[in-house]
Amino acid sequence: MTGKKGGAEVTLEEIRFSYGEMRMHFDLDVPASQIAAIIGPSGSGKSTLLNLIAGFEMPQAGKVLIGGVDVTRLPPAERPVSMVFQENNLFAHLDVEANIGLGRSPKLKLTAADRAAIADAIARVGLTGKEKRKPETLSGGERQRVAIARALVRNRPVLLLDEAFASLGPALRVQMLDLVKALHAETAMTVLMVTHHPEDALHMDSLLFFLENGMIAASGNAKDLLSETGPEALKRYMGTTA
Ligand SMILES: Nc1ncnc2c1ncn2[C@@H]1O[C@H](COP(=O)(O)OP(=O)(O)OP(=O)(O)O)[C@@H](O)[C@H]1O
Repeated sequence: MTGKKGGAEVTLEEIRFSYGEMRMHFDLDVPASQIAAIIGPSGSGKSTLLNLIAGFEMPQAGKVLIGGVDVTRLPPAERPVSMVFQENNLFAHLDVEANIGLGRSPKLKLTAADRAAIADAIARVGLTGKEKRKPETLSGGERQRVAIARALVRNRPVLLLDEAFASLGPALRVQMLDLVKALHAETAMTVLMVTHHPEDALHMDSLLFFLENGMIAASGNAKDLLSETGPEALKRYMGTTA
C-alpha cells in the first residue's frame, strides 16, 4: 500500500452507447496518473461515461482501454478500477473495518497483510479509532472517507468518483478533495471525478472534460477552459454569457 504505484491511462475509443433516444458518443484519453474532472449539465452522460469505464454498462460499439489493455468485455470486478458513488457505498450491518475489508476480500477472508493494509487506509483517511463504528453512527463525510479507504485497499490504478462529495457541505467537500489530492500525490493513481462544481476542477488543478448531449464538447486543462478565453459552450454552462 505504500509508495508510488502509478496510475493507468484511460482511453475511450469511438464509444457508442444509447439509452432509448439518448445517444452518446465518447472519445477520451486521460493519461496515466492525471486527475480529470467531468462536468456538464444534468443528463449529459457523466455517470454513463464512468459506468462505461467501470464496466457497469457495455458499449454498443468502440473500445475501453485501461493501461493500454482492452477491457471492453470484462466485468466490473476484473477491471483495474475502483468507484465511489454519492451514496449507498456502505453496508449498514458492517462496521468501518469490515466495510473497508470488502475492498480486499468480498467474503472478508482477510490475511495479516490485508489487515495491515486496512489499518493503513483507515489512518490515511483519518478514521483511526472509528474502526468498530457502524455507518449510521458516522457523519456523511466520514462515510465517504470509508468508501475512499475501501477504494484504496483495492489498490487499483484508476479511481472513479461519481459525485462522491455532492451531498456534503462546501467546506467538507473541499476537505475531501484535499484528501483525494493527497492520496493522489502518494499513489499516483489516475482519478476521474464527476462533479457539478467546475471550481472543483480548479481546486484539483486537473484536466477537464465538458459533456453536452452525450458528447465531449470541450477538453483540456481546467485553468484554460474555465478562463475568459474558454469555449462558449462552457461559458454558457457556467452562466457567464447571456
Ligand atoms: N438506466 C437508464 N435507463 C434509461 N435511461 C437512462 C438510464 N440512466 C441514464 N439514462 C439517461 O441517459 C442520459 C444520461 O444520464 P447520466 O446519468 O449519464 O447523466 P449525468 O450527466 O450523469 O446526469 P446528472 O448530472 O443528472 O447525474 C439521461 O438522459 C438519462 O435520462
